[in-house]
Amino acid sequence: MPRHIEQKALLYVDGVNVSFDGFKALNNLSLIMKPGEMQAIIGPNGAGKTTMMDVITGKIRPDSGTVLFRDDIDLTRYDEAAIAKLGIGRKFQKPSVIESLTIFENLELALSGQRGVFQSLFFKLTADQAGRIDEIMALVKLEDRRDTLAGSLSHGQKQWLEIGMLLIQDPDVLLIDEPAAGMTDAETARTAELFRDLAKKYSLVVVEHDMEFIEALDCRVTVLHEGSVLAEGSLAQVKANQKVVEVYLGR
Ligand SMILES: Nc1ncnc2c1ncn2[C@@H]1O[C@H](COP(=O)(O)OP(=O)(O)OP(=O)(O)O)[C@@H](O)[C@H]1O
Repeated sequence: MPRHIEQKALLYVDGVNVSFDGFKALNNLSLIMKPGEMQAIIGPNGAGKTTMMDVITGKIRPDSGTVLFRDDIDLTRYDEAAIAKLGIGRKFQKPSVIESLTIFENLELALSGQRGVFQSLFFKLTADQAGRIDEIMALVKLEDRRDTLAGSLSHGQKQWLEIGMLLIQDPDVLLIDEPAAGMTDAETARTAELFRDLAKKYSLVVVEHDMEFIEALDCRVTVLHEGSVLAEGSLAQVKANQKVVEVYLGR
């Protein structure tokens, strides 16, 4: 473990560089995520937010730099599937629930370890597992829609279901990409409430553009710009930061 870290880090990113054809998408990026923390990542288009998530989840291997999970697991040595198994769950912007299955069945499929629809038909749930599905449905506020087909859910409900499908695999960290995009105001408010609940048990990294949503999350905010951290602090602090104001106004 690098000596200058005093507090145990859940995710430790140090000096990470990623170039695409000579263009630096991540430029000496360094940040630390502590256990049990919710952190929002903001920044103008092209700031490197998605690339950062790609590096943490093993989709992209950095050209150089350190990416550690729980202090000593070098994530750059693992592929995407192995990183998911280590306990780092990722939610992409678009929901990818199976529309022809019910909410319960989607969660059952996620619990059965993504073996595929056919195999999961023969997957027998134990009482404990069925109880776990009920628990997750309640957590993501869909308990009254157990037998509803996922295809008939609203966009926001699909997002909650997909978050439930990640949670059922019991991750330590959730990386969530623009959850509020396309949601109604009421859904956005409910999602913020859900995330504040989740933050009591999980560590969350939320990439988002919607400032009202970030305000409602009430968490630490990291601003990325040109592949590096430009500012960090509460939303009020980063909004008052002159460098941040210039970057956003200069868009
Ligand atoms: N596979 C790729 N090939 C070439 N350039 C890429 C690739 N992926 C990303 N980039 C470039 O790297 C930069 C960072 O992109 P990234 O998607 O990480 O930004 P972002 O902060 O997530 O932006 P947005 O808010 O628009 O999603 C952008 O300029 C983008 O065009």
